Amino acid sequence: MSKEPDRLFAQPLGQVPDFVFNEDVVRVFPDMIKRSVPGYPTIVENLGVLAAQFAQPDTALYDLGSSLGAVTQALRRHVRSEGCRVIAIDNSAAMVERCRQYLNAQDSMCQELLPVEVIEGDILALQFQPASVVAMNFTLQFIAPEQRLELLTRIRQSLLPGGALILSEKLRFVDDEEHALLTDLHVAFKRANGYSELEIAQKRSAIENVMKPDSLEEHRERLLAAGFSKVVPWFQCLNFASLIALP
Ligand SMILES: Nc1ncnc2c1ncn2[C@@H]1O[C@H](C[S@+](CC[C@H]([NH3+])C(=O)[O-])CC(=O)[O-])[C@@H](O)[C@H]1O
Ligand SMILES: O=C(O)C(=O)Cc1ccccc1
Repeated sequence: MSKEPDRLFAQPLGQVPDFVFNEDVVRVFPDMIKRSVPGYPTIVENLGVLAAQFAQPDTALYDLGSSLGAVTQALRRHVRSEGCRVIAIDNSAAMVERCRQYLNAQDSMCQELLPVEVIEGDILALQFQPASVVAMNFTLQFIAPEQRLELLTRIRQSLLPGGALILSEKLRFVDDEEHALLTDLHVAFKRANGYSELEIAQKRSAIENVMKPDSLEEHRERLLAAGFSKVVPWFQCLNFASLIALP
């Protein structure tokens, strides 16, 4: 894994451009996500543990918005069901290229890993195959809000009985005081991880037009509207949470 520290927003940028998953972000992404998302390493590793409980033989496991393949690697460390294959998809060419390199490195270090297909493409255009596990780790928040229900409905239709969607997201909160408190605490988390006030402010401007968090209530209602029968939060750290949605 690249050890390059995230300094993308350290210098004053004047007009801050919208955040894009380009080569510059790819270079620092492991550092950026670990220092920006409280609980990220715990979520990724345990996503593998959870997935192993839902994975069924001879089915697909999806990693939607795979970035550098951290979730795919966790699935390959934990899932032991026969005949499973992982399908990782991301629409950033830079992410996909580096993801393939990391997965090749994982292949050369461990034998008998689940086969993986890494697709450069849009999740919204994906033809889903019958799946036992669908992981969306911090990806739905980048999908246009008006497209989210249709996407979740298609995921629900691809899920086999006994399978699960595992959905991790940054949350907003309906209660203003709760929202302000957890947002302030997230800023404190970033500061404690070495980000300056300028870096925090410029990153906030960069993501505000491209990343639109929902509340837990919105997630629950939309998942039920998409046909899921049960929504169970299994992790929350500050304003970041992960849910299990059952078909
Ligand atoms: N329509 C789309 N189609 C495909 N990919 C998309 C789309 N929109 C955004 N992406 C991709 O979704 C990923 C979101 S990052 C996921 C982290 C990863 N899951 C991790 O556990 O390390 C989350 C974050 O950076 O906060 C990026 O790689 C985008 O290119
Ligand atoms: O940095 C933030 O404030 C976030 O909400 C998380 C994040 C992490 C990586 C890329 C974009 C957003």
